[in-house]
Amino acid sequence: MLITNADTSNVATSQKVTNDALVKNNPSINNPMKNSKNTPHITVAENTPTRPVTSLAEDCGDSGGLAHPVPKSGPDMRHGIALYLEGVSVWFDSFRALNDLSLYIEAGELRCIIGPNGAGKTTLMDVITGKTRPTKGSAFFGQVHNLAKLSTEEIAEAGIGRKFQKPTVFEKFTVLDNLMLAAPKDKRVSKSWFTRIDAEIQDTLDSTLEQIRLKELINKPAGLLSHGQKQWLEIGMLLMQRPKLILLDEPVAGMTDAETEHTAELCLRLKKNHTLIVVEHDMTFIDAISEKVTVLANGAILAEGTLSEVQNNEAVIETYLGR
Ligand SMILES: Nc1ncnc2c1ncn2[C@@H]1O[C@H](COP(=O)(O)OP(=O)(O)OP(=O)(O)O)[C@@H](O)[C@H]1O
Repeated sequence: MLITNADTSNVATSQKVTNDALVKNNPSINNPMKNSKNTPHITVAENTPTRPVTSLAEDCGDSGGLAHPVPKSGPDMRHGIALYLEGVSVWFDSFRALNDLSLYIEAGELRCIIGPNGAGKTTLMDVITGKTRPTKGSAFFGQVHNLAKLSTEEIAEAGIGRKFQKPTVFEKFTVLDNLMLAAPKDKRVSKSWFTRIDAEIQDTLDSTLEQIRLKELINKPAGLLSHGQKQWLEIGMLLMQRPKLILLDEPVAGMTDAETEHTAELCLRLKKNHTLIVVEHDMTFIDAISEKVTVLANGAILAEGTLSEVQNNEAVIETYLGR
């Protein structure tokens, strides 16, 4: 699809006036990386099942408030693992929201995380995105991105995108405006004398619209979209940042059955090019998308396996599903 000059001029105008305020108010829009330098590659054993080996002090160490170097290249997933969490605990005073949790997500995997209220699912997502620091343990994205030491902006820049449960699209702006505002700032429009979209962004825009199936609605204000369409638009806004790992927090909450079905199809499409972690309570949806399911309870992993395996697990039945 080609977006013409006329189509995009309103994007450039609206950006001029609102970019700074919008970006400030929306963490999902563009996260410029600071202090970017190459980090030395950490060598690991050939058949490593897990992450690079670092000292515990380094794993849990506070960055002292300073930004740590973020490798300019994307995450190194040559060992096939996108995310390594080892022995992660998060304590709020004496309460353990996560308790010695180890989780490995393979590159290209779609992992579903389920569990009762208060199990620690949100805290887990917060650790992965840097919102909450592990009290103990280590968290790596690929081989070199130490999530315990990077800021939320650096983690987003490294390729982890998160969609929160509540859609936060800009209602007065069109679908196209919302997507363009989510594109990396330096690539939104070219610096040439006439307004046109950077070729790379055009490609990303085309593939995003293809994925989220909102091509016909690009000029519609986001406020007029259905709840489901807003959620898909927000997923599209994530895609504009070309994340490698996408976290979806209860993506089908409040959706109709048809929207839930569409979202399942969207997740399966996304899986072709991304690693996904989906937290959801809706078992019909989980059944439609899941390969491996992790059940959390009391901040720890209660069971892992296919949906039917975990559904037949005694401890899961006792703690979560009920008899
Ligand atoms: N900042 C905090 N301070 C104190 N306790 C917290 C804090 N954040 C979370 N908790 C507690 O940690 C536990 C895990 O919370 P979390 O939100 O991660 O669970 P959850 O599995 O996402 O639950 P839900 O399905 O209801 O969203 C809860 O008991 C919660 O009250």
